[in-house]
Amino acid sequence: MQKLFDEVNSLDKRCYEKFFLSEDLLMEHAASSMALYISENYLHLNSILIVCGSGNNGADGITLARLLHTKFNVKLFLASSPKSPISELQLKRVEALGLEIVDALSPADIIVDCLFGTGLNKPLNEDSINIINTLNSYDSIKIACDIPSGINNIGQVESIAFEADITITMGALKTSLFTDLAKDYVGEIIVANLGVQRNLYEVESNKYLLEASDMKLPFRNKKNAHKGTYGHLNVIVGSKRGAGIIASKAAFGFGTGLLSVISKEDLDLPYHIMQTDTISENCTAIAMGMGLGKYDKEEIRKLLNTDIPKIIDADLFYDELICEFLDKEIVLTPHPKEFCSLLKLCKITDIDVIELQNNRFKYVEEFSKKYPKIVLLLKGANVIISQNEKLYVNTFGSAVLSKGGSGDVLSGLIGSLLAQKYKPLDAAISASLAHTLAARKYSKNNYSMIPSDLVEEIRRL
Ligand SMILES: NC(=O)C1=CN([C@@H]2O[C@H](COP(=O)(O)OP(=O)(O)OC[C@H]3O[C@@H](n4cnc5c(N)ncnc54)[C@H](OP(=O)(O)O)[C@@H]3O)[C@@H](O)[C@H]2O)[C@@H](O)CC1
Ligand SMILES: [K+]
Repeated sequence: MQKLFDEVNSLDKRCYEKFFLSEDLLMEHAASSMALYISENYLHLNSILIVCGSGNNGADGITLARLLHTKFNVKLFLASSPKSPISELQLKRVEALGLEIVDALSPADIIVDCLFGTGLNKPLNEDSINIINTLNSYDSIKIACDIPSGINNIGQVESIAFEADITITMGALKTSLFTDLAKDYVGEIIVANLGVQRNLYEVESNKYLLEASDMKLPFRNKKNAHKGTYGHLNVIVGSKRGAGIIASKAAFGFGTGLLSVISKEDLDLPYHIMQTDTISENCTAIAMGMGLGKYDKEEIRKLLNTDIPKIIDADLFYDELICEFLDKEIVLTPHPKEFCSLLKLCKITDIDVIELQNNRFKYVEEFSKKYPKIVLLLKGANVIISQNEKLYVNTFGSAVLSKGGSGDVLSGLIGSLLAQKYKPLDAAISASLAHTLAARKYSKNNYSMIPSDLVEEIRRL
């Protein structure tokens, strides 16, 4: 996993003080990293339009123009005159080289957006919106310097933002690049070296970006094993029974040795899935909440009171009963609307989904602070998983998964890993990665996946 930072100004300052690197040097490295990436990947192309704002993001762009003008036909556009001393200096340098500054936007093979970086501090004005709209309309390779202009420091997009194919971000990964709202704008994210190794530039963080290598699949290494070696998951199937059945099928395909469905109704299940009406004696994990519908509160309370590892989803996030169990190490997997309900029930805040989506990290942090033992998995375009005030972001999700049943598959996967003795946080992380990485492998049209396709892909990971 890689560290994420809510802000990097303090990291830049630390570089000046601790490593005696000046702002000028950091900027030279920032621009050199962009120049290297562009030269390595696009030397076959001809023209580059570099669009600069008045701050140091713009200064990065002016520096880039100096580094690339002998290799490409560089068109440097200044949306406003430089304001900071370093951007004035960078402009002097390119003027001394005789580089042409264009006074209108026009298409180019590559566009580099250096309008605003981490200094965006107010809503975009009409001029900026027009510039970004024009750039977005060009059929070019689009590269954002540090952060696509229009995304603010907490990852919100108030009006529009530059639609980057690639974001080359300076020094370290910023949390703002990984919100759900930023997902359509950031493209591929690359970290530029600022003249010190990344691990020296970075400090401690409580936020992490998950990588595919963080996924630990439940491979079976033992030779002397039997079905009991791999646990027994109990899935509580409620009145909307499809949810529990989808979860059960996913769980069995993800390695639990035994699986029993607890249901009052007689269900038509595959023969390898057992059905009972009470918790199995050797049960090693419980998955509940999906499609619960109407239920007997006392029965659910009894289940919640057991010490068996649990994953809880869906309907239980609307019942205050859940608040009695938030001091336990259980996995909760709400989608945004369910999380709003949970936040209200546990008296953290009363907000709507729009407010939550605008501030996902903030509310997950607040919840985790109040309930450090809970493993929370907040669904979304970028899933956030938290425990004990540490946050992990999974950005592998795609619109392929935007379907009824996807969440039930995830519940089954987490339940399956819990049954196989994964720690709750590890189960949530590996199951979430398996869920999203499998969906990426699905090769038919991206609107067509059904839960059984997803389970098939997961079995092939
Ligand atoms: N520090 C370092 O060592 C390194 C820094 N680096 C680079 O610096 C970048 C940060 O630079 P920054 O702080 O100058 O901010 P930046 O994003 O250029 O914007 C500020 C300017 O925009 C203006 N402005 C803001 N919002 C506006 C709006 N809505 N509409 C209109 N104007 C608006 C604002 O105006 P003002 O607030 O003064 O009115 C100000 O003039 C960072 O992202 C990275 O690329 C790298 O080189 C690595 C080394
Ligand atoms: K930018």
